[in-house]
Amino acid sequence: MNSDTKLRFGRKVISVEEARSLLYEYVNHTEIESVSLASAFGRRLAVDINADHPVPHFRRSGVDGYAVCAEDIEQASPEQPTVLRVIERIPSGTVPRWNVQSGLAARIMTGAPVPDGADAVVMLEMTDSLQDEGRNASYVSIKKNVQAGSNITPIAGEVALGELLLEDGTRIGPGEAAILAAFGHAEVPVYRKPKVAIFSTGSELLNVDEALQPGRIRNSNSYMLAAQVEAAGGSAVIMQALSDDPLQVETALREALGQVDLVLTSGGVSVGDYDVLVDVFGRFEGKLLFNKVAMRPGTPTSGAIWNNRLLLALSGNPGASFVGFELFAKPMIKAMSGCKAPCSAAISAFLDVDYAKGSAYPRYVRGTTLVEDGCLRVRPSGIDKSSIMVSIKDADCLIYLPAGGKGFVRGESVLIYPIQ
Ligand SMILES: Nc1nc2c(c(=O)[nH]1)N[C@H]1C(S)=C(S)[C@@H](COP(=O)(O)OP(=O)(O)OC[C@H]3O[C@@H](n4cnc5c(N)ncnc54)[C@H](O)[C@@H]3O)O[C@H]1N2
Ligand code: MOO
Ligand SMILES: [Mg+2]
Repeated sequence: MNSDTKLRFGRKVISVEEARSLLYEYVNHTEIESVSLASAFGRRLAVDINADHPVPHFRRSGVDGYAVCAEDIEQASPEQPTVLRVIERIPSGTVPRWNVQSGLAARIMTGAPVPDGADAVVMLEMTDSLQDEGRNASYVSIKKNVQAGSNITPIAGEVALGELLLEDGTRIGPGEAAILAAFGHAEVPVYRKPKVAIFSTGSELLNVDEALQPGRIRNSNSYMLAAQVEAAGGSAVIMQALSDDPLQVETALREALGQVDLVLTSGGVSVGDYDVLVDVFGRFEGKLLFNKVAMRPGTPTSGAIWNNRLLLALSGNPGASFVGFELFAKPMIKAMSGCKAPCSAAISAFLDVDYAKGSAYPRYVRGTTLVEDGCLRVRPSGIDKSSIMVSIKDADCLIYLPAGGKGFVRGESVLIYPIQ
């Protein structure tokens, strides 16, 4: 066998897990940059965030009402209300001027600091306010007793001083954004978005804005993959699609590899005469990590290192490109951007249809989940062929079907990997 034939036909098959660990050896997280909080959504934190003050940092009233000494109103009822003298009014954002002693109360607003001496706040609805014009004094008549501590959040009731709030690698969503804002992080250290160059290969490919021509198709994989890159937290660079000329492909890949964190290619990895990546791997001075994975679709998916940069060559069939990205590129991009657990965990679901085809390799079927009677069910998203592009939009998971000869029946429990 010459080396060209060997690369096409003499491939050694490895498992998805083995392929992943070969790639991961070369995955490093990107460097840290500082961005404004408003532009940090979806990014990953590059530091731990600890509380540098307790929350709340003052005893906070949970309602609009009156701050009182609970002991004073132990006997209060609608029939026999307790009358207290009102000494001040405390809006949110101010600090009380007086202590509340026995016989006294302070009108207080939601979120305002409870004055010293008071140990409960009575809701406004349980009170009547009274005015003594002669003495120019305000009173409140309280119609209900409340326990000490009622409607007061104590200092550190929500967050203790020094508490670990967010860990390095956490994705910044709404809750994280609220914490960062509350603790004064106007600028946030995050990992730089990994830059991912996307090349489609194949002389049949037309640009999106070109008219259809006989025998040719528009390049849809580059845009699908770019959307997947962005969803995984990377920054996609769509490159001009490449023809089936090995020299052109090699030159373009070499240039891109020097400028990005990961290069993805789609197409040209199978056994066809014009499967150009195979030719490139046959002559390049990089390191081919694998060129056959025990999976369907995407069996000819290949991984390589070139100038210390990662190159993932996905099958050209749209379904195989999509699945290959989810299994290999997505966790790499997540890990590069700081994620500590980049592979999504499997969950179980019931097959909603028979799946008659067995397979020599595990299948990762594009799936659509549905909930029936409170149970998670899953079915293939349309025709399960890797050449089918149009149903990818309906896939919200990959259904894992282990290798075996007999297929699967409706109602069987299977594992699925959600696509987030
Ligand atoms: N004799 C064999 N033939 C094939 C085998 C095999 O084992 N023996 N495997 C089949 C499987 S499975 C797959 S998957 C494909 C893999 O093909 P390649 O990775 O070499 O990809 P291409 O040949 O370039 O293209 C395949 C298919 O996908 C279309 N394509 C390619 N790029 C794009 C794009 N950017 N956007 C949209 N569609 C694209 C291309 O036109 C072809 O139709 O090989 C099988 N054959
Ligand atoms: O192995 Mo192909 O990549 O089934 O679609
Ligand atoms: Mg091919």
